[in-house]
Amino acid sequence: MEMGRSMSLLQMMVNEGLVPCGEEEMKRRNAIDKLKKIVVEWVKTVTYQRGLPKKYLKFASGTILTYGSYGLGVYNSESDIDALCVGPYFATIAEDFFIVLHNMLASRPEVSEIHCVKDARVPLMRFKFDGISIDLPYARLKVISIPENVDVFNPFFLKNIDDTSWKSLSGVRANRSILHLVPNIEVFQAVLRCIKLWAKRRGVYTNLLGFFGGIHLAVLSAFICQRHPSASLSALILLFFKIFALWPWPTPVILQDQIARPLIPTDKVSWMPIQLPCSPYEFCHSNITRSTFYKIRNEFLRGHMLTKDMFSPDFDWNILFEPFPYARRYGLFVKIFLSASDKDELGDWVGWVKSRFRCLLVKLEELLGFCDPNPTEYVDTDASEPNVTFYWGLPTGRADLIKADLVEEYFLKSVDNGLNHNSTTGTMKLSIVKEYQLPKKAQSVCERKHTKPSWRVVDGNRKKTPSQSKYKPHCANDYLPTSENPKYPRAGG
Ligand SMILES: Nc1ncnc2c1ncn2[C@@H]1O[C@H](COP(=O)(O)OP(=O)(O)OP(=O)(O)O)[C@@H](O)[C@H]1O
Ligand SMILES: [Mg+2]
Ligand SMILES: [Mg+2]
Repeated sequence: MEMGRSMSLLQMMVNEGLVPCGEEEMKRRNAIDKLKKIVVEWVKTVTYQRGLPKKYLKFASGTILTYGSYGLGVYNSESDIDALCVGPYFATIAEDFFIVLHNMLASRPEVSEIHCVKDARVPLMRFKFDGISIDLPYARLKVISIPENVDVFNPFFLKNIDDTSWKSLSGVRANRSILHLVPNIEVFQAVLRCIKLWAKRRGVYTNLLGFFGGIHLAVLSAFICQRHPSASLSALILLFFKIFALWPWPTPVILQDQIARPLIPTDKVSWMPIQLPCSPYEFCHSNITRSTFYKIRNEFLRGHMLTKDMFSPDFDWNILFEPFPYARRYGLFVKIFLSASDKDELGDWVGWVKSRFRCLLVKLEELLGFCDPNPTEYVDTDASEPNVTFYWGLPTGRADLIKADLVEEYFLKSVDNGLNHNSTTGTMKLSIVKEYQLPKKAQSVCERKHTKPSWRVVDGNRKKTPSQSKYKPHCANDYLPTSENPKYPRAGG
């Protein structure tokens, strides 16, 4: 039975196109090989331009290290490739990386839509290579020659490196540590693939919107795999929901390592602290807010309710992965309409506004008590200009508390703040809409009626009780939906 459940889940991942085919894999490998060659050529160019001794020309080199979902082996055709460019001490980020390498890449026929993201926590170049999205940060080591597969744990290479390089390297180090710590890489990859699909379908994936990013789910999945080294895939999914639905947040999730690790004190305590498994053992950066914490908790509980009776005959994986029914769940939405004169400008504009989204989310939360920022990007087909439109769920019956134009004015100020004078911008319009005004695509998603026993927990008196009452998170009582507290939307299914 357990085996059968795991097999049907694996088959489902294949049917969903989540397991890349050989051709897809080849395409990515080719892109990385070509990028490596460009980086080596770039280091030689910089060596020459800087007038360094002739012998340097022979030895100086750089490389590309992959990490993120590609490095973890859980990418699909839509994922980006996170590729760290590693260069020698004399190749600077400001000039050599963001100008010289940028121009070399921009002149290649394979490269399109290249942008520099300089003010991010980890500065990077973002572009498409043969149609594949690439995130390319930069780390500079205090050496001349970088081995192709440089060991990012070797103290020799890490000596005296600058802060940005350290941060960029920590992504690679974190991912490699995860792969090192899990007892079985293939099982871990299967778990993470399933959990990512679940998180995307239920609207709890996208770090910028206050939900999980890939790294958070990777550590949570690794945590379950580490604790249950011989469990099957289906059992691990069951345990994932059970453990995290009942987790006493904000107790941090920490992967087991042989040596006891110090906790890095943070001034800002996160709602769901998840520790990175490599020195300096910081917490993954998180944008989780009160509302998104509440939503994630409910989705963990839903997952737990659905999977705990996994071995009953009428269990169906499809229900776990059903898209979150926004139109049914909320009566009111804030519509965020972003437009620009062409597609390229729109990409830049949307990227910038998204990086400021947390501020809007917190404002709406302050005004209405709750907001569910649906990460899906829609297109408003009634508008003539290229656009990206978001619809965030709001508590019903509270429209009187919000003046869209005032919120728009407030948010525009924050969007303008820090915007480069010569950056291209677009327009933003905020309005409040009802569920029947959502695009058809968003309306058509409806949840099936769940009449299965898995939707209920049976209490000690064998009386059926609503799932929520038993698993009410003790650290979050004040904002769980109850009949006395109607400002929060329905929980569960
Ligand atoms: N919030 C964060 N805190 C710490 N490290 C992060 C964070 N976000 C990203 N990283 C690092 O960058 C890597 C790539 O991030 P990215 O957002 O592309 O996620 P991903 O796991 O590749 O998922 P996806 O398939 O959605 O791209 C992560 O694996 C991690 O090492
Ligand atoms: Mg990625
Ligand atoms: Mg990325």
